[in-house]
Amino acid sequence: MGRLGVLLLNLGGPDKLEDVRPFLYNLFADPEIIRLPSPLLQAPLAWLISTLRAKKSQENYKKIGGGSPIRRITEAQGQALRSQLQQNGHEAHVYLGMRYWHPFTEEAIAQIKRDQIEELVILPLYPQFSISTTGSSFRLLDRIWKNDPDLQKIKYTVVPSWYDNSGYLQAMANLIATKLDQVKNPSEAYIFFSAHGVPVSYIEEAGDPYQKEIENCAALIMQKLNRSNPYKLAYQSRVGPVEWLQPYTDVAIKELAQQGVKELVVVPISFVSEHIETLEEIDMEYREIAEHAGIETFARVPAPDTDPTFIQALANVVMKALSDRPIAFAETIQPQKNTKLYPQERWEWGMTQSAEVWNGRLAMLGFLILLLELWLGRGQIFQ
Ligand SMILES: C=CC1=C(C)c2cc3[nH]c(cc4nc(cc5[nH]c(cc1n2)c(C)c5CCC(=O)O)C(CCC(=O)O)=C4C)c(C)c3C=C
Ligand SMILES: [Fe+2]
Ligand SMILES: [Fe+2]
Repeated sequence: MGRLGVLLLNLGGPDKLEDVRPFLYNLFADPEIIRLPSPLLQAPLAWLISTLRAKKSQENYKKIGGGSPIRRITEAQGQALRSQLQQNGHEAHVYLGMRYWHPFTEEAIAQIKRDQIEELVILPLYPQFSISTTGSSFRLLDRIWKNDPDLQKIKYTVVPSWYDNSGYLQAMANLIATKLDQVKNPSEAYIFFSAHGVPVSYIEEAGDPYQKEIENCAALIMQKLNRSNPYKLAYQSRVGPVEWLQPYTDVAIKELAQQGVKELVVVPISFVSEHIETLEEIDMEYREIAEHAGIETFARVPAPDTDPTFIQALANVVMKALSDRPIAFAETIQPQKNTKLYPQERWEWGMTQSAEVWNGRLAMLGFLILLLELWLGRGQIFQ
């Protein structure tokens, strides 16, 4: 085997408050997050949304210490993975490639070239595949690869998703069991999986397997847990005015409270590290909603971070990828052609000229509404 590298992919997050707006700009400039009828609209809209959202987002990052812990935790995961692979007989360099903030994917690729890596496993730190996360990073890498003959010499493989890996499921089950045993009625508490949401159009129009993978993942974790507690799956972190996957986490919490549920053990399921959506959204926003609704126990299961069972699972995923047939970027799921990842998903997506014209007009109208929002300073949209 030649010089081995493992490239860990993640979303990234602002290290400090000044980073929030440019980080949000990078995120909303990605057509895998919002795709408009004309690519020319992408940059101005990204500027507008990031400007509108920055203040609220900064307030949230302030509440968790002034920045995201995602870089620090992902670096620790990388180091732990490197030692685990070493213990399993594999000398590997581990790199971090973030999609929207430092260390950017491009920085990781430059280092991989300097280190003259010959064999590379590309492992997204998202257990389930979504075109908005893993898909977006793969498309970026595909573009970089196509333009670089040196990279084309590297024997690489990607891991599209690994939510069904037995070690990962065991790590999640262990973390849940530990939390469950700390509540008043461990056998009755409701296990509440909160997954990151995506717009419904990703699933219905673009063919994103995310919802299926999340549903399977929650069921498999429950099997591993092997307890008879009831469980529920809901979706958090909705952004903007379009319809996202339901049930929404806040609504589901209130419904369970109305049914008389008193104890919730909350499991963040689409993330493997603590970040703003666990530390602020779940621990602060949803906890407050739950308490107001009459839930007495709101016990949050920690993200796996550097949990040893989890790190061993990542090492197993890497080793399996090395022995399996290599998978190229082009073989992974890509949004179907002509899919517009923005509101009005019932529209006739760009299939006819008139639909294109109307899509353009609707986008312009949306743009004007956003400008009005900015001008009025009400900031109701994209909060
Ligand atoms: C607007 C669309 C968004 C989609 C679709 C989306 C999908 C998605 N995101 C994650 C994981 C993370 N998201 C993070 C931050 C973040 N994501 C969005 C928007 C979408 N995400 C925004 C606007 C932000 C910034 C934070 C905010 O202002 O709310 C992060 C980083 C968090 C941090 O600590 O900095 C992660 C990780 C998943 C798994 C996912 C779909 C499956
Ligand atoms: Fe996100
Ligand atoms: Fe989010």
